[in-house]
Amino acid sequence: MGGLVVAMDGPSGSGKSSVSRGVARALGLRYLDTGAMYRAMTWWMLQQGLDLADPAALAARCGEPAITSGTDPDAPTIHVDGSDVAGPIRSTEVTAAVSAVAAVPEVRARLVAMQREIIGAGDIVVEGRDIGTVVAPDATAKIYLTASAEARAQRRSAELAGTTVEAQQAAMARRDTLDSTRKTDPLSMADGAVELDTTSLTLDEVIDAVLGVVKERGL
Ligand SMILES: Nc1ncnc2c1ncn2[C@@H]1O[C@H](COP(=O)(O)OP(=O)(O)O)[C@@H](O)[C@H]1O
Ligand SMILES: Nc1ccn([C@H]2C[C@H](O)[C@@H](COP(=O)(O)OP(=O)(O)O)O2)c(=O)n1
Repeated sequence: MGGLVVAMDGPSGSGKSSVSRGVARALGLRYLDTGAMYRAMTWWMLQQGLDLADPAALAARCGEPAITSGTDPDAPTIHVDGSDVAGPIRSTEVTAAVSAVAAVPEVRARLVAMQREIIGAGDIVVEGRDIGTVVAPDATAKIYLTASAEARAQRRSAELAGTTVEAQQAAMARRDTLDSTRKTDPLSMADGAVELDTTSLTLDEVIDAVLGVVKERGL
């Protein structure tokens, strides 16, 4: 199984994290959440009091924070300069700011380089927006998860207290638009990717479908 890389892309709430972790567990692979790295960078920028509307300022400082990702699918971790930021990176402040930070080319260049280093010799499931297109175009299997906007919003609002499905759907639509209007569209599907619409599938059904694709691609 040496060198196996599974690239898992798709919009928020399509099931990337849960499916990636399930697939990694089933195959004994590592797991990398690249969205958590963009969130960690954003958390640090906010801590520094940087103006997120000033891309040059973000570009100038993005080399400073040490971001470390633990790749155990049963207990993934994320640290910035030694501090555990797993909780704070999910705050509404970070969620609202992350698209602006992720749009800065210097931020992407640094994080993509870190991601490629972690991917290294492989045996890993990597989730994000540009894994099959940019980070690991030679991945063994590329999956593009989708789900209806309503299903995605319903799943997210079930996780968060105090939000309505409608408010969640509007917030996600806003972020999807911001995320996909950059120069290189991070929500585009990679060549050779298999698209899976998860709207009416259970988590286990999606995991089984992905395991089927991986097997086909030469596990
Ligand atoms: N096929 C599915 N059916 C029902 N719920 C799902 C499905 N896939 C994921 N979920 C749930 O939806 C929520 C969002 O999934 P997550 O894996 O975090 O998506 P993403 O990483 O794409 O944002 C989680 O609570 C997860 O358990
Ligand atoms: N490879 C990636 C991963 C995430 N991003 C950006 C786009 C997203 O709005 C944020 C946060 O990603 P994350 O996967 O945590 O978001 P969701 O859990 O799907 O809501 O980071 C990116 O630009 N490229």
